[in-house]
Amino acid sequence: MENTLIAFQNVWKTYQMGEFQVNALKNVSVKLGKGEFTAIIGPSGSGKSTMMNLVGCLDIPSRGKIFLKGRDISRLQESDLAALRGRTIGFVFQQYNLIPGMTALENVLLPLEIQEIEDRTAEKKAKELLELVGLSDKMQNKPAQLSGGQQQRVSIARALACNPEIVLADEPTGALDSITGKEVISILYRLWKEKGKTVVMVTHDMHLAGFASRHIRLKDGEMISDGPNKAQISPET
Ligand SMILES: Nc1ncnc2c1ncn2[C@@H]1O[C@H](COP(=O)(O)OP(=O)(O)OP(=O)(O)O)[C@@H](O)[C@H]1O
Repeated sequence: MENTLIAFQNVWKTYQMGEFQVNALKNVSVKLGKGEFTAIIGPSGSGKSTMMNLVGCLDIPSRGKIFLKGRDISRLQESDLAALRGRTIGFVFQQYNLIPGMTALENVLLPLEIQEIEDRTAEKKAKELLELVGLSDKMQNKPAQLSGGQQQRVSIARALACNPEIVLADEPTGALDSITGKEVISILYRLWKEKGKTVVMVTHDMHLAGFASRHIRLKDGEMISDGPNKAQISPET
């Protein structure tokens, strides 16, 4: 696939638990391409978080290979991998992971400062992103002064700060009620539909998975199906 961003080649992940071995992923080969909105779905313990950590290159496989933009991640130095990951992938976690002592604006500025983007350019970009997620009036609020849905929107703005090609979301609405969750999934959907971002989302929630264009299904560490979501829904439906 020419547009491949991430490729798994016979990937296994095995955890050692005392004298037992747990095969959390078993021989998974898959390609994730530009412009797809993929949901990785499956019951608890099926290997979703394990796969998510590997897709995000936060972990390495026990066996097999992972390629990020054509580069075998096991052959990269940790610092080179961190730089490639930082440029390519934006992370959205269930628990937001915002810094409590910083305002919404400062939280979004942080990755831009790490990339040493000049102050005024960084501030303009961070403000644009907070506007994009509908929070222009909350930029000076700290996380504790924001609702859960608003905090998740700040974390999406932060994930977008370095203009990543891929947005990787782990149960992005898991800590939210259904109405606030819908606001968050609507933003991810628009990022895919209108901004052409590649979105990869891990969820056990089949309603949420309905917004994705592709479904990868895991069971007991095996990929049991992979294909287009023929019944894709949009936030307007
Ligand atoms: N660090 C670890 N050490 C040992 N076993 C682990 C570790 N992480 C995960 N596992 C095991 O690997 C399997 C897959 O776990 P994983 O967290 O990937 O599943 P999941 O589909 O994300 O589950 P959930 O929906 O409950 O988060 C499970 O049997 C789990 O107990």
